[in-house]
Amino acid sequence: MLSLLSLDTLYVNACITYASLSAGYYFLSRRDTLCYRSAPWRRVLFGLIAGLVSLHLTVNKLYITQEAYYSFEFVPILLVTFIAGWLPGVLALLINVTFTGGIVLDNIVLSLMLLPMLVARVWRYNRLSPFLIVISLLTLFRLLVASPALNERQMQLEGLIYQIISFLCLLICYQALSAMRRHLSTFFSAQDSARHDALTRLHNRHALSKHLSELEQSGTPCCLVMLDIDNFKQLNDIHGHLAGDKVLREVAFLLREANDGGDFIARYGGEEFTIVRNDNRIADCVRHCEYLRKRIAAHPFRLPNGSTIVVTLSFGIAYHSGQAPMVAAFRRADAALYRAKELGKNRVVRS
Ligand SMILES: Nc1nc2c(ncn2[C@@H]2O[C@H](COP(=O)(O)OP(=O)(O)OP(=O)(O)O)[C@@H](O)[C@H]2O)c(=O)[nH]1
Repeated sequence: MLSLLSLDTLYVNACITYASLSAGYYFLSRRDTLCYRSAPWRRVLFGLIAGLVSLHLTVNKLYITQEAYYSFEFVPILLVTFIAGWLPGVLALLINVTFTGGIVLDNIVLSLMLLPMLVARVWRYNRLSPFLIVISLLTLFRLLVASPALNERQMQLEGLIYQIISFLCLLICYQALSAMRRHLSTFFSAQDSARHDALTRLHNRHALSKHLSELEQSGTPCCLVMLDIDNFKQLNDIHGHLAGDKVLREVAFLLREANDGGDFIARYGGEEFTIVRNDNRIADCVRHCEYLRKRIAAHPFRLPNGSTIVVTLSFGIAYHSGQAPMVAAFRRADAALYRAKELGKNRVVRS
């Protein structure tokens, strides 16, 4: 019954598996790469795709004899387990089991194949070698299981060729999905570095310029705040640059923590920060800056040498009506900050 001509079934199955999983993976990795730590709904969706593909593959079996056959249904289950963890793997298995007769021999074998992978948590390693071990064992297992049915020499040879090609298809699918994962995660991390400051993880100056020009183009009013740590040079000189870096990180944390309405917070450069407030009521902005000033001045900054210091900030605020150029508001905020420094620092000044 087995014939090399039937290899086209294998080719079609491999193409269906790869096309469906890669399209699903790409769709679910639009903001960040899908992995075993991603949100449950994304992993569930991936498992659903794999389950449906697996169901489809149960139809396309390659019969060796009337009773014995090779099928490709375990491949999507195995691939999603390696790529995105136990949740999509188990879900795909459950879908397959539910719609293919429940607890029957096929499904028991399928579950037994998945079990060691779940125990070994193969998705954590993200390396080719565990995958190679798993598919080599599977190939051996499938050859051994089918060997009683492959009684002629010609059939044994064809069974072996089928399994080798099946092994290669699996390997290619895995490698292609892994390459996509690598490229996507490189892209997302490059995008993240282009938009964020490495030290504080706040938006960087480039992201700030982009945000401001978008607001300018849409004519959206906003409040612009320039903040500067007081006497930061002295802090660096006395306690060292590592202590300075720690203070910068902690100030960024406090600014982020106090963010009440999705404000855009950026490190403008050095010890200067910018906040673009969505709420365009200037009185509210002054209140918020006063809160930040007091909160930071009251915060004990613990330095790497164990000592604790007080850090203060000066604030300059300007209102952008949405009509005038953004650069004008920016200059006014900067001038207000300059005045805050002149007036003795640790204060909020509005233009
Ligand atoms: N540790 C550390 N220091 C930085 C970083 N970027 C800039 N600085 C330092 O920040 C200091 C800024 O000094 P100044 O511009 O004189 O400001 P200041 O001492 O805060 O003075 P006022 O603004 O008038 O209160 C300089 O000593 C810079 O070397 C950084 O990423 N890490």
